[in-house]
Amino acid sequence: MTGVTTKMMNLKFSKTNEPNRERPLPFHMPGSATPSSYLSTRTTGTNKYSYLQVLSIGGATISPPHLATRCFHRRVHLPSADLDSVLLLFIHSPHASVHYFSPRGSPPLPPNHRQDKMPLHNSVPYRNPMSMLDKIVAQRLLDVEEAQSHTPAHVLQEKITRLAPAADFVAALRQASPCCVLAEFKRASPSKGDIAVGLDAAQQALSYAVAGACTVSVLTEPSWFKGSLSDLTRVKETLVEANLSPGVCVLRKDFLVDEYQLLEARAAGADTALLIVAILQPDRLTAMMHAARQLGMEPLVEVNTREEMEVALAAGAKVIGVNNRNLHTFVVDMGTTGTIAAMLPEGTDIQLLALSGVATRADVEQLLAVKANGVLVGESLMRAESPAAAIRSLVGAPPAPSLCKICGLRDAEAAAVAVDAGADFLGMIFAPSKRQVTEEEAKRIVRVARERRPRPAGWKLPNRTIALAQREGEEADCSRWLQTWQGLLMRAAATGGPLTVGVFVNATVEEMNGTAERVGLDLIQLHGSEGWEIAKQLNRPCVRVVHMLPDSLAEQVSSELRGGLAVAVLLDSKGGGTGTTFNWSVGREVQAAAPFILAGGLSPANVASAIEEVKPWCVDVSSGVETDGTKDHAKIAAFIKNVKAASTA
Ligand SMILES: O=C(O)c1ccccc1N[C@@H]1O[C@H](COP(=O)(O)O)[C@@H](O)[C@H]1O
Repeated sequence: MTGVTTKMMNLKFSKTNEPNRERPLPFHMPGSATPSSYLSTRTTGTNKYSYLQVLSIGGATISPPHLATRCFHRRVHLPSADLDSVLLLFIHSPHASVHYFSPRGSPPLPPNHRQDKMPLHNSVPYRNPMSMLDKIVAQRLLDVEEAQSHTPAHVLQEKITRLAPAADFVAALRQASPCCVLAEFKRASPSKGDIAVGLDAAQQALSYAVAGACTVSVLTEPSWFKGSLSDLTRVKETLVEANLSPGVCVLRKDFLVDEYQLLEARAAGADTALLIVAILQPDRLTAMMHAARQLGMEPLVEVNTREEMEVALAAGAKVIGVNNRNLHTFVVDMGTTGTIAAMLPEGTDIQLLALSGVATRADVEQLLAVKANGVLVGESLMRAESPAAAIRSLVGAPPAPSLCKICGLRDAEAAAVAVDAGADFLGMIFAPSKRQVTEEEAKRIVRVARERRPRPAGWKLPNRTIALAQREGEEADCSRWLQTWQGLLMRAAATGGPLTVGVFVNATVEEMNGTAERVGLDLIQLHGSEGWEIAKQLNRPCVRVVHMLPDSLAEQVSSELRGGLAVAVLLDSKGGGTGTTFNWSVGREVQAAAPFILAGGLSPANVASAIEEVKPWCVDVSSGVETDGTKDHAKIAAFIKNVKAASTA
C-alpha cells in the first residue's frame, strides 16, 4: 500500500456486556496526538460484534490527507461470544488492507472479503478532526450493514416488485414550474438540534401537499435528524390515500452511500432519493445514479461547490440541488445557488433546485432570479404555525378565498343556482325543521350537483382516519388536525365540489349512516348534542357544530374542540337556521387557534364584514338567502358573489 504505513499495535480489549455503546479507544495511536477513534461493541442475539471504527488518525501512522488516504471500518463477526476482536480496514484507493487484532490471533475473514486487495467501495474521507458529515457517513455505513443483516437486499427487491411504480419526479417538477416547493419533514438536525420532534410525519406531509408542495422530502436519518424509513412509508401511504391530483412525489433525504439504501428507499415508497456528491466518489455517484434509475427513481443530486457541480454534470444528473449549506461547516451562503447555477449549460433542461436556508418569499425570489426552478424548505416549514400558509407565502400565492356553504336547500332549482354561482358545499337538513328534506328530495339535489359539476374519474374524499397519528391513546393536535382537513376539504371542493352535506340533530348512527349511503352524501353535519366521539362510528367524515352563547369565551370554546374526530368545526348561534349572529370578536379569537366554518345570521349584506372580521375558511348561510321562508335565487347568487369578492379583496 503505497504511502501508507501501519503498525500492528498491541491492543488489549476487555470484554464488555454493554451493547451498542461507544467507548474511547483504550490506547494511543502511535504518532497521534489526539486520536478520535472509538471501539464499539454490539451484541445481536448470542453474537458479539466488535469493531474499531478508525475515524481519524493524526500524525505519521497513516499518510497525510493529500495522499488521499481513506480510513474505513468493518466489523468482525466472532463465533465466540466471549472473545473481542477487531478488524481494521485501511483503504488506500483503489485497494484496501485489512488488519486484525485479537487476543487469539486472526479470526477467519468475513465472507466475500479478500485480504489486501479489496476494491474501494464506500469510504469516509480522511479529515482530522472529522466533520459532522464524515461522522454521519461513518455511522450510516454501519447502519447499512446492520440493516442488511436483518433484511437482505432480495427481500426488499421482492417487496418492490409488488409496489406501484415510482412517480415521475422530473415531470412533477416541470408541472409545478415556475416555482416548485419541496417541503421537508425534519424533526431535528445536527446544526439546530430539535426543531419539531412532536410533529406527525403523515399529517405534516398532508398539509404540505394540500398547500401545493410538489414533493415531500422525508429525512430518514435516525441519529442526528430523528427520522426513519417508517416516517417515509406513512407519508407515502397517506399521500396515496389522499388521492391528490396532481400527485405529490416523496423524496428520501438521507446520506446514501450504498445501493442497498436505494432499495430501502423504493421499498418504503420513495419516488426519488438524494445523492450527495460530497460523500460519493465520482464512480460511485454514477453507480448510485444508475441504481436509482433502475428502480425508476430519478435522483436529486446535491452539490455545494463548483467542483461538485462539475462531477454532477459529468455524471448526467437531470435534477441538481444546490445546497446553500456546507455540510462540513454548516455555514449557509445563499449566494451558492447563483454561483453554481451559472455553470448550467445554455438551454439545458436540467432542473436546478436550491436547498437549505430558504425561509421567505424574498429568498425564493432571489433564487428564482438566478435560474433555480424550485426550492427545498425544511426548518421554516417545520416551525411554522400553519405550514400551508407558509407554503402559499413562499410561492407568492394570495391567501386562499373563503369557501361558501349554502344550507337548507330543498329543491333542485335552488341547488342549481348555488352550483352555478360557485357554491363549495350544499347543505340539506334531515332534522325536524321547516327546511327538512326527504331522502328523495336530497337525492335530486345531489344529482343536480354531480350533473352540473361532474367529478373526475377516481375522485374520492379521504376517510376521516387519514393521517391520524397511530400512537395508541394519543389525541391528534386539534389545531394541526383542523388545518390539515381545511386543506383537504378545500382541495376536495376545488376538484370535486360542491360537496354535499347532510345536517342531523341528535339522530342515531344508523339513521345518519343509512341516509348518507342512500343519498350519496359526502359529509355529515352534527348539529345537536351528539358529542365528538360519535365521529368514529360514522361512515362519512363529519362537521361538528359548536353553539355560541351570548357569554361564550374564546378560551372556553377552543378548549371544547377535539382533534382526530370531526374534520371541521362550525360555529353557530344556539339552535340552527335561526338567522341570529353571535359575537364575531370571540370568533376571531377562536380562529387564531383553530380554523372553523362561520354560520349564524349571515346574509349577502353582512358576509363581507364577517369575512373581514373573523377570517373563517368557510361561511355558511341558510335563512339569510331566503325570502318568505323559500330559497331566493338572487340572494344565493349575491351571497356567493360577495363571499368571493370579500375574501380576494
Ligand atoms: O336551517 C335549519 O332549519 C336547521 C335546522 C336544524 C339544524 C341546523 C339548521 N341550520 C343550520 O344553521 C346554520 C345557519 O343558519 P342561519 O344562516 O343562521 O339561518 C347552518 O349551519 C345550517 O346548517
